[in-house]
Amino acid sequence: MTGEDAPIIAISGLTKSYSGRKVVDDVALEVRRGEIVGFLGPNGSGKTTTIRMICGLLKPDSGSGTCLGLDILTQSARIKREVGYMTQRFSLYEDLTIRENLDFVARVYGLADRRARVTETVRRLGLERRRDQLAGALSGGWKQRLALAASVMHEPKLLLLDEPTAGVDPQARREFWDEIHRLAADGLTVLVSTHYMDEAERCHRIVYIAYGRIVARGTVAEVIAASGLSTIVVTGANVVRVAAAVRGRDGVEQVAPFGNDLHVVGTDPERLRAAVDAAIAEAGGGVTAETGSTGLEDVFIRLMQQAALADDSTPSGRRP
Ligand SMILES: Nc1ncnc2c1ncn2[C@@H]1O[C@H](COP(=O)(O)OP(=O)(O)OP(=O)(O)O)[C@@H](O)[C@H]1O
Repeated sequence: MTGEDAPIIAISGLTKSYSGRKVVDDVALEVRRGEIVGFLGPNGSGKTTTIRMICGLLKPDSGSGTCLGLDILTQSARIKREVGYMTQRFSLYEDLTIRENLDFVARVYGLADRRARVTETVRRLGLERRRDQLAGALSGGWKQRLALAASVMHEPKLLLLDEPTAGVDPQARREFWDEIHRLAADGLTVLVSTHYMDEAERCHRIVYIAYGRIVARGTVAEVIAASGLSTIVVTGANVVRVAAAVRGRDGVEQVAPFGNDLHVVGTDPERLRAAVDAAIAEAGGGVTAETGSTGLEDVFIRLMQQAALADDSTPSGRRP
């Protein structure tokens, strides 16, 4: 495939081991132009390692593919120059202003018309009012925005974001995501790792990785549907007793309080309903129990548990 239809990322069989342990195991991924793809998974599941292999910073033990049409094994230097990459840590100079930081980055990339480029980037990312503030004096949200500005200044076609909003407050996270959508609308493709469910929901598509293997992919609705989970929401004064009574019953996979409600999750709607009804009777009633919609978090917890059972190298990795 060539031109506009060619995937921006197309990798397969990507594998990487550290000390004999596979931390990325046979990963295949395709990302098309203009997509915002969320990369989710528990801590240490291999997201950063995969991203670093895609952008040419790390060589895989095996596997192959292309990023921006360039070979990840032989053209890593060009890939590094052509992608935008924002890491978890703020990596700019705290004792330089926003403008000075961007000017520095423009020099590193050897951008022509540096001044104009910095001014345009400051404008595009809404940094005008703060352009002369020291980066070290900015709040977490503004720091992230500056880091984003630095990673798009050379106008990459692909942006790789590794937990870009970790520790940033909800308002700033929302604004950051508005910005990501604006950039994507201008043609940028984005692969973003995150632990936040609300951010997953803002992606066109999500990929879930656990213990180095991709275990789910699709739109949020598709991933939820494919999980086959059903949820009953229990509400009322007696939910604490119901929670205790329902845990461990046949047909019940997860029990989690959400505010004043209790979400009870299982794979078989009939067994789940029977378990909840029996628990309510045992707890003495005082609640209502309605079928609810299954949340992404419930799905991810199940995927993680299943992956742990299938993985012999994890402490909990016992095949049932
Ligand atoms: N250079 C390295 N040497 C040894 N082990 C490593 C190295 N880099 C990563 N690992 C291990 O590989 C596994 C995957 O790490 P990785 O950072 O890719 O996970 P992650 O999904 O990005 O996690 P998080 O969500 O916590 O950032 C972890 O167990 C980590 O400790």
